[in-house]
Amino acid sequence: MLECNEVLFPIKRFGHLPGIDVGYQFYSRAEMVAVGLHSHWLNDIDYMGQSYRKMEEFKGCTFPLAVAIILSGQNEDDLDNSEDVVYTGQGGNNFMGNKHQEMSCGNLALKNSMEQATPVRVVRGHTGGHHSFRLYTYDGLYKVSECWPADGFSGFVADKYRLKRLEGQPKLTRNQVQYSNGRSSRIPIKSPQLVCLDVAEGQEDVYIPAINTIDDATITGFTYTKYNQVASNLNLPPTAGGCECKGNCTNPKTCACARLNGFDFPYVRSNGGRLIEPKDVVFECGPNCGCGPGCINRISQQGIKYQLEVFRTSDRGWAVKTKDFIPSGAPVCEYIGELRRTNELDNVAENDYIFEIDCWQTMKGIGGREPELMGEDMQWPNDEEENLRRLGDVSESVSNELDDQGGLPEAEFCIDAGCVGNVARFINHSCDPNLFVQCVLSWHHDVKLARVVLFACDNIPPMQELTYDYGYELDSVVDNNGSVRMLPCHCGTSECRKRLY
Ligand SMILES: C[S@@+](CC[C@H](N)C(=O)[O-])C[C@H]1O[C@@H](n2cnc3c(N)ncnc32)[C@H](O)[C@@H]1O
Repeated sequence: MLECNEVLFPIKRFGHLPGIDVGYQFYSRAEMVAVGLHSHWLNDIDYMGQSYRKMEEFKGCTFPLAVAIILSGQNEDDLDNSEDVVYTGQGGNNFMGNKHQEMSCGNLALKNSMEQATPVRVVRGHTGGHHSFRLYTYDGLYKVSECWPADGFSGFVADKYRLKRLEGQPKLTRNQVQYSNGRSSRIPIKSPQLVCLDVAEGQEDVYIPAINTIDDATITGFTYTKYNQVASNLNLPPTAGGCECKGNCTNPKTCACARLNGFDFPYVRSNGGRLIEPKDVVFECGPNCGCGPGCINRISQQGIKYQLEVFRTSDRGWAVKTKDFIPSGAPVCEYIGELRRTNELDNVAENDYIFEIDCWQTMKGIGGREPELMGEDMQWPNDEEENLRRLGDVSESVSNELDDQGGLPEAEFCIDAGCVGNVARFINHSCDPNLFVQCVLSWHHDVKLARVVLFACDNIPPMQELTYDYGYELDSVVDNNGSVRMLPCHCGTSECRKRLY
C-alpha cells in the first residue's frame, strides 16, 4: 500500500492538499495515506527526506522538512488549545533505556520547518461514538514557532515544539480540543460542514455523515430505512423454496440456489465477497434455505460495509462518495424505498427518487437500462442471445415463470425513495459510472419485484463519488400535460450524453 501511495503521490508537498478542505474527516490512517495527506502508517510526523534535495523546485531547502503531524492526544505532556499547540517529538524513553529524544528524522524535520518557516498540516485524531471508531480531522496549516528540550512527566527528556495555526483559515469550532482516547463515548467533532452525523440514524453498521461546504441545505424530507417498505395495496409474491445446504453453500452441483444461477455461485469470497460478472438476475439464498447468514450466496444481504459520505455538490444536489477503497464486483448498497405500483404514482415529475424495477425489460431488451460493462476481468456478454440463453440455463420452471411475465412494455413496479429510503437515494447519475445495477432475487422469484443492488463495476479508490447510470431513454419522461421533460446532465465525464432524460 505504501508503494502504491508512492506511485500516486511521488512528491510529498507542504501546504494544503488540493481537494482536502479544512474540517475534512477521515476514518482511518489508510485513507489519509491513500490521498497523500499523511503518508506514514505509524509515525505521527510525516516529512520529506533528503532525496528531495536533488529536486530543482526544492533547491536551497534543508531537509528533512515536516509536512504533516497527527495530534492523537497519546502524549500526557501535550497541550492543545486549537490555535496553539505544544507537541512532543517522537522517540526516546525506549526499551534500550534511552531517555532522551534524538534530534533526527521527524524531530529534525519539525525543527527545520521552524527554521525555514514552512507550514505543517495538522490532523487531530479522536475516538468515540457508539461504534467506537477513530476519526481524524484535517485542521489546517500551522507554523512551528518554538522548539526546546524539556523534562517530561514520565522522567524522560523530550523535544517540545510549539505550533501556531496560520491565520486566514476557516475557524475551528472548538477552542479546547478534547481527546477521548477511547475513554469517551461521545463524538467530539462538530465541524461547520458536518450537517448530519449519520443520515442512517444508527441503522447501518457504519456511520454515514453528511457534509455541506456549498450552501445552507440540510438533510430533510425523508425517513431513513434499511429495508424496503411495501405499499398497502401491494402483495408480495410467495416466499421461494430454498436449498438444503447447511452452514455455507459450497457445492454448486447440489445447491438448489446455485443451480438457478447456471450451476454455479455468482460470487467469490475474495475481498469480502464479489460478484464474478453481471447477470440478468442473481439468485441468492433466501429465508427457506438451510444455510446461514454468512453464506457466500447472500453477499448482497449483509448491509453496507464501506464508509460512505453524503456531500453537497454545486450543481447536482446531494451526492455520495466512498471513503474506503471498494473492489470491483463488491456490493455497495441496495436501492431501498417503498415498493409501489408504477401506474399509481401521482407526482412522478416532482419525485427525483423513483427507481423503476425494469430487470425484465433489460433482460428482454425492451427499454430497460443498458447492461453495464465491468472493468478488469469482469464483463457482461455483449451478445443479447447469450444473455437470454444464460437465463434459459436456470431451471425450467423459473424460466417459464419469467416468460409468463413477458411482454410488459413498462416496469410494473418501482421503488419510491421519496419519503423513505436509504443512502442509495443520494447517489447521482453518471454517463461513465463506477457502479452498476444488478437485479437480485432472494425472498421470492418474481423478477418484476426484484431487489435492486448497486455493485462496483471497477476498483474504486477512496474519496471517489459513487455513481450509476440511471438508464433513462431520452424523451421518455413526460409531465402531467404530456410534454417531454428534459434534464441536463452534469456528470462531467468525457462520456457525458448531456441529458439524463
Ligand atoms: C436519486 S436523486 C440523487 C440525489 C440528489 N442529487 C439529491 O440531492 O438528493 C436524482 C436527482 O439528482 C439529480 N442528479 C443526479 N445525477 C445528476 C446528473 N448527472 N446531472 C444533473 N443532475 C443530477 C437530478 O435532479 C435527479 O433527478
